[in-house]
Amino acid sequence: MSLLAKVFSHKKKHLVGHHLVLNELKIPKHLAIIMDGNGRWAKKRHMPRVAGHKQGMETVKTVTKLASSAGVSVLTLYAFSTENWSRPKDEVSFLMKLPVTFFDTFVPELIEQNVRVETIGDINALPEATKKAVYDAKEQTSQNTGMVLNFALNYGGQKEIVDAAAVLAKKVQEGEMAVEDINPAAFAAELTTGFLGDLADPDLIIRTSGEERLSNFLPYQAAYSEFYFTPVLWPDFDQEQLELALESFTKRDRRFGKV
Ligand SMILES: Cc1cc(N2CCCCCC2)n2ncc(-c3ccc(F)cc3)c2n1
Repeated sequence: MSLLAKVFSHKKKHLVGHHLVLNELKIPKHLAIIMDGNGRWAKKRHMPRVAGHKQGMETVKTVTKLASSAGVSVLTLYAFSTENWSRPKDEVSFLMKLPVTFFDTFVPELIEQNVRVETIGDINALPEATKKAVYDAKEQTSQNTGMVLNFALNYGGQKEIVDAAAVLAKKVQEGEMAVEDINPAAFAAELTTGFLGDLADPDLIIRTSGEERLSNFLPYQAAYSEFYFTPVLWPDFDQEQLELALESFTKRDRRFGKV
């Protein structure tokens, strides 16, 4: 039986610091994933790139259920970056339909899993149908109290930081706050992850497909995150791969800058 299956089979739980430990597997409170490798997955199979994106969406469903069952509090998925608009028009058009397809087929399971949908990024700039699907899903799951499934959609980390700085500057300019009041908590509250409070910073960031860079994903929040890079392509990421990532996370000795 796989380790993660063992984790699920008999959940002996205890806490180490603020982390849940399930049968010796440390579970990150906030897990973030850069879901890379969808185009390559399709190319290896002589299929169009969009076939990789479609299969990647199925992996989103699988990993959402696994993370929720394992006790993850927040799962943030990098679905579409501000840089993705420069992809071919037909690919962008297909990608913008995926949130609609996702919710058409998965909202009942999200509700069954008590999962709440949230988003970070400029949703208002998305096509109307995409925007409506996202707002409807957020509304339909807003009362759920389990894992937060947080999609980074039309998200860019550097823009997020600049926008937060601008908000604070305006508050000082209008006398709403003093410069001396600008501290990490006040800054973090202006980021798009502010609604997550103490859970805003990912404990573990997974990136698939072998690339080892952050790509403008949560640059402020990732200051003390653990990273797990795997050559596995996102559509092939499954329970066993998640288990390997969590095993690696369990062995990390996090310092948060201290000795
Ligand atoms: C743009 C895009 C691409 C997208 N891919 C599938 C996963 C791999 C990454 C690229 C393609 N997925 N997968 C799920 C969503 C989604 C987004 C927001 C939402 F509220 C519900 C679902 C999604 N969105």
